[in-house]
Amino acid sequence: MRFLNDVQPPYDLTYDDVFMVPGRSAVGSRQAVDLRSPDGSGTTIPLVVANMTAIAGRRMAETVARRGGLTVIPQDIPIDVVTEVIGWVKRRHLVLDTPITLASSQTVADALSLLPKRAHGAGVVVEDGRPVGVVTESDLTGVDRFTQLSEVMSRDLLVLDADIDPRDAFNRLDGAHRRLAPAVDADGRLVGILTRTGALRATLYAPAVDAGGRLRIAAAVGINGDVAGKAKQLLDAGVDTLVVDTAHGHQESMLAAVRAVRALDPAVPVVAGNVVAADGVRDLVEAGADIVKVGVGPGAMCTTRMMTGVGRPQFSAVLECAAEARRLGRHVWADGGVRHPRDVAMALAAGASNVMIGSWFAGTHESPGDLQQSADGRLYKESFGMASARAVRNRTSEESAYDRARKALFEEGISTSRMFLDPARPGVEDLIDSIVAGVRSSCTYAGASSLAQYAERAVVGVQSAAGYAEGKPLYASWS
Ligand SMILES: NC(=O)C1=CN([C@@H]2O[C@H](COP(=O)(O)OP(=O)(O)OC[C@H]3O[C@@H](n4cnc5c(N)ncnc54)[C@H](OP(=O)(O)O)[C@@H]3O)[C@@H](O)[C@H]2O)C=CC1
Ligand SMILES: Nc1nc2c(ncn2[C@@H]2O[C@H](COP(=O)(O)O)[C@@H](O)[C@H]2O)c(=O)[nH]1
Ligand SMILES: [K+]
Repeated sequence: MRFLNDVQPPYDLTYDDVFMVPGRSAVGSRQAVDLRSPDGSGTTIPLVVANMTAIAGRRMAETVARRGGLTVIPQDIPIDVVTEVIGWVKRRHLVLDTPITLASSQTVADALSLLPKRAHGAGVVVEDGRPVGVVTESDLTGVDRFTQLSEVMSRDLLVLDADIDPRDAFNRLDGAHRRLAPAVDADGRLVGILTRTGALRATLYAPAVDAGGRLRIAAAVGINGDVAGKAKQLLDAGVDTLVVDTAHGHQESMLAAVRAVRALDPAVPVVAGNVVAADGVRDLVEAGADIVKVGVGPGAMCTTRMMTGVGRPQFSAVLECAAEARRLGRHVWADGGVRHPRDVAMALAAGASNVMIGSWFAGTHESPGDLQQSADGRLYKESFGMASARAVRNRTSEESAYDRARKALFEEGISTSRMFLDPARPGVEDLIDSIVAGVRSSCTYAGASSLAQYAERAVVGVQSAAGYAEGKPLYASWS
């Protein structure tokens, strides 16, 4: 990346401060851009879901990996649960979504409580493992909540073969004017569910898979306790990337934790953070990190900068850290502060090999929280920071009352925040579609057909607040 007219301001910048100038391009199609990351994480789109309890669970991990991204399961989840989640994600189908299954004797209330868990918005009614009906929200509206599903389900099913080519599946669904269909194996047993959009996506994205062709998943460890022991358990469970994570990544206990993990000689990439300057990158790489996580304070749930004054505007932090990592033959992930597709593009221009997103993805069907409704009828999920009083309370529940009280004083995140679902993009895949579209387009504006070329060719200028505002759409007239 270079600055426009080679002018670099004497102060640090964040995503909103910068813009990219288009350059001459020989890349004829946005679809021709290769978004695979060179950092060994196996992502085919440069997106990683942050290790936050309100965001990264099994449904998120499955859904994002199917489109080529990676989810980091948080360090606060008990290790036996993480082990179970890793196995579950690795058993998921690469094309079909996991169905919500129901029995015909279950009620409308049962179905209504489960439907919001998945963006496809349908339940498959099964008997002996075979689909006999489908219920969608419209089947469940205006009927008594105790009605059995056998009375409201549609029985006129279009059923697909589980190994159908996604393009054929798209055409069959389109031809039958269906939004979705269950898919079955040779014995007629339910394997998964496929929507028309899901079939289309399966032709456009490549799942992030391990050497055995199974979906990838990452998991985090903190820096306290038996770090090597926990990391070993995660590696034994089949985790594909290990993330060693703490607020202040440039501290001695962090370096010791990274050394301990490196000593296990893991066959998977080790990510460590967070830092915001070149010397932090150097020390973490020397301790054994393959990838360094960059970002202190940009997170939407984060109060670190307000509490401590510590941090660094994220574009400059990523730019400096990525340059140092490149010099050392390593990579960085840009972590936090992403609110628009353009922010992902700017982080990649600064040299990140992947971009982590937390809070934005909290407002989707796939995040673990329960769907709630505000007084004005908008749907939302609750999010909270990993250094908030709420997270610290959960994390320290086994500790003495004294230690819990002491740790509760160091609060650097908010405990509750409403992340509204965008009615036009309520699923994480809808958000991924828009981010990937933005990034693909941005690459061709820079004349780049890969992420490496993009980081090399991007020409970035610095803008005023008015310049940024000019780029925003106007949904109503201005006078
Ligand atoms: N990227 C960011 O801007 C930030 C991210 N977070 C996220 O919150 C989660 C919890 O992280 P964390 O608070 O590190 O908790 P951890 O449980 O990982 O513990 C951090 C350890 O580091 C010690 N420590 C020393 N200085 C600091 C410091 N300035 N801030 C925090 N700990 C310090 C703590 O000791 P003692 O408690 O005795 O001081 C403790 O032993 C992680 O997921 C992290 O990524 C948190 C804050 C900022
Ligand atoms: N200072 C804090 N940072 C936090 C906290 N919880 C998470 N985080 C960081 O934010 C990113 C995600 O950023 P987002 O803007 O996409 O939400 C995450 O990976 C952490 O680094 C917190 O409580 N305090
Ligand atoms: K913040």
